[in-house]
Amino acid sequence: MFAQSIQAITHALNGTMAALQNASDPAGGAPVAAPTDVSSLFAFLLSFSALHDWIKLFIIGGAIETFRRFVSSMYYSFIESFFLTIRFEDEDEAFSWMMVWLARQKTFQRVRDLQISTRSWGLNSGPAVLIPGEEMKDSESVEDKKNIAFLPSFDVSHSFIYKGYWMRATRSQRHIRDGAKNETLIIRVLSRNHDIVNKLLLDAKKTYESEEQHRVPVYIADAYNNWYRSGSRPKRPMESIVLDPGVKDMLIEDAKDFLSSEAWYTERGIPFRRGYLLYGVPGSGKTSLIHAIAGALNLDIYVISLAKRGLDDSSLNELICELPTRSIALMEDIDAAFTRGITREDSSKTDSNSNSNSNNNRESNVTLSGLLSAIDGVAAQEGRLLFATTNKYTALDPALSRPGRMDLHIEFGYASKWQAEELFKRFYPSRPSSSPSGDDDNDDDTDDLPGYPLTKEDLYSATPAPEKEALLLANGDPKPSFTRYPRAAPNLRPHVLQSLATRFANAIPDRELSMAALQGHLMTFKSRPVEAVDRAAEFVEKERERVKAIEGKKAAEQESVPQTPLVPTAKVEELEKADNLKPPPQETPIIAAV
Ligand SMILES: Nc1ncnc2c1ncn2[C@@H]1O[C@H](COP(=O)(O)OP(=O)(O)OP(=O)(O)O)[C@@H](O)[C@H]1O
Repeated sequence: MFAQSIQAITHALNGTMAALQNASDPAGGAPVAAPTDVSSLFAFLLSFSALHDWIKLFIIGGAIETFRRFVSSMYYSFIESFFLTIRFEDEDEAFSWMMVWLARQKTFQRVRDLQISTRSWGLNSGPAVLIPGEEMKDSESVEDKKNIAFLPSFDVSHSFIYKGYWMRATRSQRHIRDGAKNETLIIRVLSRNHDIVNKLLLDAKKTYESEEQHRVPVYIADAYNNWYRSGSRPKRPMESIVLDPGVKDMLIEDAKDFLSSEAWYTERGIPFRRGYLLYGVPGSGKTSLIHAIAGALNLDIYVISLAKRGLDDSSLNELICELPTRSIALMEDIDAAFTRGITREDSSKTDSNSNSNSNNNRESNVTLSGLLSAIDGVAAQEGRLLFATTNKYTALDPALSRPGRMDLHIEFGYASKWQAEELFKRFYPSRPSSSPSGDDDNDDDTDDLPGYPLTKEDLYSATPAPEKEALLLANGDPKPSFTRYPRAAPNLRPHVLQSLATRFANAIPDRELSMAALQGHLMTFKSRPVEAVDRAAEFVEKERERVKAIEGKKAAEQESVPQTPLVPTAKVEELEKADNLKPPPQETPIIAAV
């Protein structure tokens, strides 16, 4: 075959040379006329004796190349048949599991071509790793370290052995729209047994989840309205939230019951969705409760921000359709979206009614009907819990808060005396009583801190202040702008704590201040419970003054806002006179029937 090809090439070249000579040498014969139409072009081409050889060459070359490709594809298919290839795309959660797992493999700290990364792959702190040789201070743990990971570089394959199987990891990256990059990880395993893939995935998932065991993953929508894991928050114990008795239990039982009743919903043809509307004063624990429920039921939180730039009805619908089952969709301050212009009208119509200023402020294009159909339209995701919070219950459209969309409405008010007392007790640690009866010998007045082993001043510190100062200096710390307050609160005996909590509750007016405000006050005296009680009355007065000042400012602002802000009054009058334009219609206030 090869000799034949060489012969054909030689023939073809000789023939071409001869033909070119004949064509260009008038003495060698009659000059060949230049072709003027298609048939003369063919005649011209066929007059080259070398053309046959070129065709032969083309066919033989094509046959050789086809044969080569066939052999190589057979070879690769044969080799591939011994491997499993697993592909992970970075939009997928399994990609994050694998990256954290790879970062945990010691192999990659030794490879010669590696990438150092501080990415966290949706983990709150990322896979914290000590840089070899890095020293930890006494007070530090590995978790305090900057997350840093050793990973295989892009487009370089790295081999490693996992559970006795040879594996090769290859990362690649490609540019997609607007400078965004998409990353792929390919793992090839020298095995035909899928068990090893399952083991690898399980291992990676466990590694990932062990980092997140005590955390609640939080997802938000990216610029292209795809969900991505933005991080996680520590699980909040239910006990840390103080609400009127029964509220928490009712809510958590309802959510649990819902999650286990899919068949019940299906049998009755009721959409398997549940909505909760938590409303009430700011800082009363609405968001905190949702986070606690997510932690207690092991659900991920998907935050839907209706005011998000670029969000419109169809992207909102897509986002809600893509929610996984058994998750929490959280819409915070759902009323805020209204003030940005959500109405039942089409957004374009709303825009035309707005002045230029409000157009600039307008970021979200979600309409109320878009929101309603996203929540419970045909395509809306089933098996999810929707939590919406608002401070302005009466501003909500009744269609939004009707059962089926918001099945349970729970009110959160200002702190009661009972809540103040409970908050205090949860804020400061208590130790169990040494006597079986629960009472200690010195059961005196709490002002004297009965039974307390230290003096009143010592109460603030397990290590007395001068000793602390000496310790700091001994450690070589520069003389500090030293605060004599201790870092940790004393461990109060239960009856001391109860007595302080009662005194605190007595100083707090019923249903006047928010729980957040009370928490703020206790934070100021984080390690000084007695002072927190002593200064409670002063705090209440300050808080009243602060609220009064805010209300005064609000009232002044309202007075200064013109009643017809859309078009200047003078201009309206002028235009009305000319009968060119009626004043823009005022939006009917949306009042919810509650
Ligand atoms: N009932 C409560 N029990 C314990 N802590 C509370 C309670 N209410 C509020 N807090 C504390 O106050 C802070 C604010 O609470 P949170 O954000 O849950 O309030 P919210 O009602 O969602 O407020 P907003 O309506 O302004 O969003 C949190 O740090 C929380 O710990």
